[in-house]
Amino acid sequence: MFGFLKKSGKPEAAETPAPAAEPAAVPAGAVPAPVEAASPRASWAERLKAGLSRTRQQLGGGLASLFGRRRIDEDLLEELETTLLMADCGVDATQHLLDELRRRWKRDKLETADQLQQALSESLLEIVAPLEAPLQVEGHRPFIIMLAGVNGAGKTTSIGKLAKYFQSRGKSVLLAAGDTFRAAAREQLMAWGERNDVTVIAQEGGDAAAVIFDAINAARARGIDVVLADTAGRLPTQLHLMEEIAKVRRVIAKAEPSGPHEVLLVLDANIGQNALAQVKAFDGAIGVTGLVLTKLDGTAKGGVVAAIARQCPKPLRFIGVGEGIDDLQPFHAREFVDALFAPLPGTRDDADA
Ligand SMILES: Nc1nc2c(ncn2[C@@H]2O[C@H](COP(=O)(O)OP(=O)(O)OP(=O)(O)O)[C@@H](O)[C@H]2O)c(=O)[nH]1
Repeated sequence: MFGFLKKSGKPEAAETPAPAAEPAAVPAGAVPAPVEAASPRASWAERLKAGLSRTRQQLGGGLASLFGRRRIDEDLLEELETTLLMADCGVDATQHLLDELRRRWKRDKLETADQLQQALSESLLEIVAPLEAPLQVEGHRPFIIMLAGVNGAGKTTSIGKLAKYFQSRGKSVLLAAGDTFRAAAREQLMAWGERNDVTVIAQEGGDAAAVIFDAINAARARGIDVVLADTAGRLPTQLHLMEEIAKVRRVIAKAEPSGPHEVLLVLDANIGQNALAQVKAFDGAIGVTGLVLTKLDGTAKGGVVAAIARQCPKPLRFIGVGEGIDDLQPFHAREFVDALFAPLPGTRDDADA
């Protein structure tokens, strides 16, 4: 079913164009590491491993060259520090990991590089484990999920993937095309809704808050389980747009006093450490309750998950490792760390595996 509500009249709060997010800095002349391809039919574990290949090359490749020396000493730990920082683990998490490794090196009398790598993966798991808290949509009907983030972070495509994810778990879904600034985002959602038999509430132009308000009422009338509300991209520095999204949140609470039940901030993993500032800014404006980290497949900065865990911990609800409909899945700390330390193709360990 497909709903397209046309409204006329002046929008309550006009949205102004938000400039595109700054592209991720790539050093001039840098050749990105090749990305391993996983077949579309591969299991999630395989796709996760392939998707994390750039971070694995950054981390695992760095570790392999360090650990080739086979002796643990202070020089090696210092080089390890550089490797972790290059994978965007951030200063805080890197320091924490090194302190942990030094402690275990002495306490457990670690000798071989393999033992050190094992200790590193265990310490990393301890850091990121608290982020694992899969989103439960029971308890409210409709369960209202609002998505926010900077331009191009992957909000609209994530909504399509999430709709499919919830549908496959037996939930009915309704989409609110609250990105009223980018017409293509609305059309993208409408086309997706039509193909997948999901109702989309949209307006031509107009006000995001009004679209989402209508969508919540429509969902209630139709007994829908989950509402996914898109919003236009904005930078935290665009204060008027941050105020506008805070208003969207207040209007949702007017339509449904217990809502929104989840406020998801969508982050593009390519931004690395900038993710921390985005979490803090959006949290201040709209009270972020969960994160979606997209595009882990295109970046060597997957260590940012550790930085988030140490410096602005919020439940990491979903991670994205590709453009395919099934490439967005709940974050599980153990499988993430295992994928990160999986042997690189062509290495001795890979041949052994
Ligand atoms: N490789 C890869 N691409 C992704 C992933 N998630 C989203 N994308 C792509 O990122 C681009 C931007 O996604 P959108 O969903 O349009 O982003 P948005 O946040 O809605 O953008 P605005 O409406 O401009 O704010 C699209 O080309 C998506 O296919 C991912 O996990 N991996």
